[in-house]
Amino acid sequence: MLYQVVIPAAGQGKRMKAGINKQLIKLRHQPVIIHTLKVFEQDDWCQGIVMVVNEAEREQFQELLEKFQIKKVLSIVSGGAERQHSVYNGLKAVKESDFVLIHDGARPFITIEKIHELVKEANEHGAAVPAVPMKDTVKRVSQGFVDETVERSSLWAIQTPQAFRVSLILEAHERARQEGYVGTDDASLVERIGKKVKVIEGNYRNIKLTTPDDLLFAEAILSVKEER
Ligand SMILES: Nc1ccn([C@@H]2O[C@H](COP(=O)(O)OP(=O)(O)OP(=O)(O)O)[C@@H](O)[C@H]2O)c(=O)n1
Ligand SMILES: C[C@](O)(CO)[C@H](O)COP(=O)(O)O
Repeated sequence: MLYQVVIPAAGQGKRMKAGINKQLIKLRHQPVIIHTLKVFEQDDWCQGIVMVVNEAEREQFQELLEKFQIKKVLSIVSGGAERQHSVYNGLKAVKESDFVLIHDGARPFITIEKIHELVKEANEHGAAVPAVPMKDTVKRVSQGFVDETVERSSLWAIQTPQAFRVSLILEAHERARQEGYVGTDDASLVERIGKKVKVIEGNYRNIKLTTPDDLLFAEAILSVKEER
């Protein structure tokens, strides 16, 4: 079952405070983005990759693709102000594919097995996302005081890659644009046009590198992988 993948990598990484795009930070001698791209490069179901980058960093990314012999990148498009705008630019470059995955460049530990599960679910339901049950108690807080404790049993932390039928996610993005809605993930755009999104069990190791502490966890995950 074939798919193309859009990889947004055009963020500023403000919470990471690294002084460089967090996708260019090295983990075991390879930039984060290369760890991410290699998974798709090695997946036979992946027909092609659309990368979304900042114009100012385009050359740097191109050099990395050559150096690490990433061959499946079909196009590199420019990012937008918000993640959603970057993804939309990427989606417009997806051609001749029924299914598309959208995956954060900053999530280097996705597995091919999980990807295949998601594509199969997208084939059946139109949209599918990986998620893990929330582990912490979650409270709604305002002005430094608790408003309420949210019932946790139905709360899941949503990850990427998110898999979609191309026509559905394009419709959802177009509608969000017309209506001025900006969400923090792509599935939320599908939800708001009244379509169902299938949730599959993700993996707690499929972290997004967001703050400096995440780099410690990332190194630990890589150590365990190397031991195997
Ligand atoms: N305008 C944007 C914002 C984000 N992203 C990408 O979307 C992914 C998930 O976003 P996030 O982790 O929030 O990244 P940043 O926006 O870079 O982080 P921050 O909010 O800390 O600045 C990242 O791979 C990031 O590069 C993007 O392509 N274009
Ligand atoms: C898409 C996402 O990775 C799902 O968890 C996430 O919402 C995007 O990043 P942010 O940290 O919420 O901006």
